Amino acid sequence: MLTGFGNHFSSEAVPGALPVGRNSPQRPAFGLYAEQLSGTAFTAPRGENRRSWLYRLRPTAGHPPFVPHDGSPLLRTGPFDAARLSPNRLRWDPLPAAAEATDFVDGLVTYAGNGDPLAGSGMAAHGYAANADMVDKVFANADGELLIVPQAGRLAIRTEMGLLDVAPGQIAIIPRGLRFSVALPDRLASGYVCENYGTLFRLPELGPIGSNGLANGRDFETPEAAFEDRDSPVRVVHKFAGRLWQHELPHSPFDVVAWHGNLVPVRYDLARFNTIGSISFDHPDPSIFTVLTSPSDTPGTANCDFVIFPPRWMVAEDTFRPPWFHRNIMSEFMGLIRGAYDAKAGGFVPGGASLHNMMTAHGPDAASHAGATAATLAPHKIDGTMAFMFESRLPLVPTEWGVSTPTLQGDYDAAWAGFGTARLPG
Ligand SMILES: O=C(O)Cc1cc(O)ccc1O
Ligand SMILES: [Fe+2]
Repeated sequence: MLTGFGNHFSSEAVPGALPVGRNSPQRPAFGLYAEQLSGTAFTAPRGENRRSWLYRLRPTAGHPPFVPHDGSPLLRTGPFDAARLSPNRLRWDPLPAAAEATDFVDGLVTYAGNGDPLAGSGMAAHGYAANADMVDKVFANADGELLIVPQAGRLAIRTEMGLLDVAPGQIAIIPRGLRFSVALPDRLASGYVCENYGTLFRLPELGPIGSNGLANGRDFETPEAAFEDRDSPVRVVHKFAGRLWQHELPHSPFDVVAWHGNLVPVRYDLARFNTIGSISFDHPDPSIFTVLTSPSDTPGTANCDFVIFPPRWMVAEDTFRPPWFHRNIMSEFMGLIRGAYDAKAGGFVPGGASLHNMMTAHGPDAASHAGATAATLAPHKIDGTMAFMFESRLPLVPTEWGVSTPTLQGDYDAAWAGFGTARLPG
């Protein structure tokens, strides 16, 4: 594995395959074809610019026409129909296991989203439940990069740029357009995906935290080049503007022998996150738990933040320690990878999800509130847990599936029922 976030890497699976000192020699070694894959505009500022050069057995351009593909029946893409928005809080039980043979792509289910890939901003929150490998099938998403958050079952991801094994507790990012397929070493797999139509995810600024902390760049891993030279039919499924297309190739598209650049697939182990919190009083804003951020045009106001709630010590004195009650201008989609979440004593279970949109009142449920106000404030370790949030500047519009699935809990508001009224003196 190559380590670092946004670094310029070089990798070759066959010695001599990678050109030295130039990107596009007149005759690349061994008759390989040079191809540039860009993740930002050519003229994006140097610090933002992401692109890689791929040296492959055949050019990607050699393919038959795309025809419509029928699959992934519950996958949705922006623009989303705002008529489905309500100020109500939504919470879902885990996705049921797939009944028929369902691979990672067919098993994608969209909870909610905002923006529009054709406008270059916004995001979608998906879940997946799969029980079958992608066999002779690869997927590419022209609509955005994919942040994959496994909840159960490992994913063996083969990409054009190398192999990534991703287990629950780790995440992966697949760049826009990069072809990949997913096998399931544990036969069953489920989890969450953030599809980012906007500016690429990056590490957040650290401000007064300094030069270290939160997710450290060195802990992001990128695979070495790995290719297959296989002449047998492969179906390429390509999502563009929310529609699925396909064509068949007579060979594996995983034929990149060498590559270099800084637009790469990555894996990150959430256990490496250097969690920082209050050592005096008060519960800080959860922005201190930001792993990655996709900025918008407005400074400090993200298209999407990926935030986690890892194991950590709670030591704050004279403090209501769980998340406070709040109405947030940003919109919050949450999931739970394992354990329990400190603001929800019940109902928010691993594999489940919740959505609290802009200005929707939420926070600790009644049981968490009662427990935290009565607790003796000794140092306490929140352990064995990993919740996360996709937080966005724009409300997340639930899909038709999201508001009609039997996994939608009918009684979520009861989480906040039964609070007594404060009693004023006199
Ligand atoms: O709603 C939530 O549980 C997420 C959240 C956590 C926190 O610690 C503070 C604010 C917030 O929105
Ligand atoms: Fe919140």
